[in-house]
Amino acid sequence: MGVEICVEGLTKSFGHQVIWQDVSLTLPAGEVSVMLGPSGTGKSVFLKTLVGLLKPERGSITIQGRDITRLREHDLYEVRKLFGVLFQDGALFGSMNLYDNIAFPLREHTRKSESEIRRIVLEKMDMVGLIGAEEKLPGEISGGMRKRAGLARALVLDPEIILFDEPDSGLDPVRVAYLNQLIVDLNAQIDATFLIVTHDIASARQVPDNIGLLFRRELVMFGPREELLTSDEPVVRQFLNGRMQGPIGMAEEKDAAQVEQELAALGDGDGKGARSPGSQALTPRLLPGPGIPRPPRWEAIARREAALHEKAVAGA
Ligand SMILES: Nc1ncnc2c1ncn2[C@@H]1O[C@H](COP(=O)(O)OP(=O)(O)OP(=O)(O)O)[C@@H](O)[C@H]1O
Repeated sequence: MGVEICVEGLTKSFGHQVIWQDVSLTLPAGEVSVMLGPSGTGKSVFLKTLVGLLKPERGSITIQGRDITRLREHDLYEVRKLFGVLFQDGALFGSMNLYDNIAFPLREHTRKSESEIRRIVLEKMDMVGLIGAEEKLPGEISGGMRKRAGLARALVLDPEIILFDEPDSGLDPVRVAYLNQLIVDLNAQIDATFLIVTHDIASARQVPDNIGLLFRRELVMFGPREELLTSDEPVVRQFLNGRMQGPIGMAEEKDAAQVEQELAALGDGDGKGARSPGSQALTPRLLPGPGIPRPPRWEAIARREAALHEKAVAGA
């Protein structure tokens, strides 16, 4: 069913450099959440902190009733078994074929027989559409296939939580669309809790149940997809629309007067002006493919989104 992750007051620094502070959010069990943010805002650091690879200075991360920031290495090792992680490049071993790469966690962490391992590996390869590619080496396949292989490997221990670090990086738009569909289908099938770090706005609009945005060393917003997509918060709108006008600058944030001027020129005001709150377009959600039942939460989400749409139409 996936497990909930409850983050409270989390702060991470390297020396004097504060990466982000006082981050609080709950990743609901079984739901898909996306974390956005300009480059260097610490999204990867956040993933590594969740899985216990980096220690925060303050705050807690509660999973199944235990604060993992306080666990000793041995207990942390147990908690890590709840996680599957898809690293940016798939993090495959270049000298091993795909079958052995995907079998690796099972051989390392379980005492399963080779026949049982074979059943699991082939099942996961089938789930990600890689049947027939067992003998291929990572260097012989496309970036999209490497991501799928990394995903199959992340699935073999039946994780309750899957972390995706920029799954779409380096892929063409069509491969990204296929990967997004795979992510939505997998979530409906295995019901694990997903957290995806991405820069791809189209994916962020269509795939998740929840979206968060890191900026200026803080979590600016975290909430249901429809709330973020219809938000009038300037930084959220700038990011989701991928434009230069707004608080996010080339390397640093901009000063308030410049932001005001840019938003006025766009006709956006400061979010309190011309448009009514919640007037932003709501991109349709990506649905699981044919034959894959939708998880029960989808009905409630659809009702919420329909209500928001009606409100926007009434306010227009
Ligand atoms: N182990 C580390 N030691 C010191 N500084 C680090 C370490 N890991 C990350 N950082 C710093 O933390 C900051 C955030 O890095 P991170 O890779 O998490 O950003 P990001 O939001 O994922 O960026 P991008 O979107 O470009 O991938 C950067 O300034 C980086 O240099």
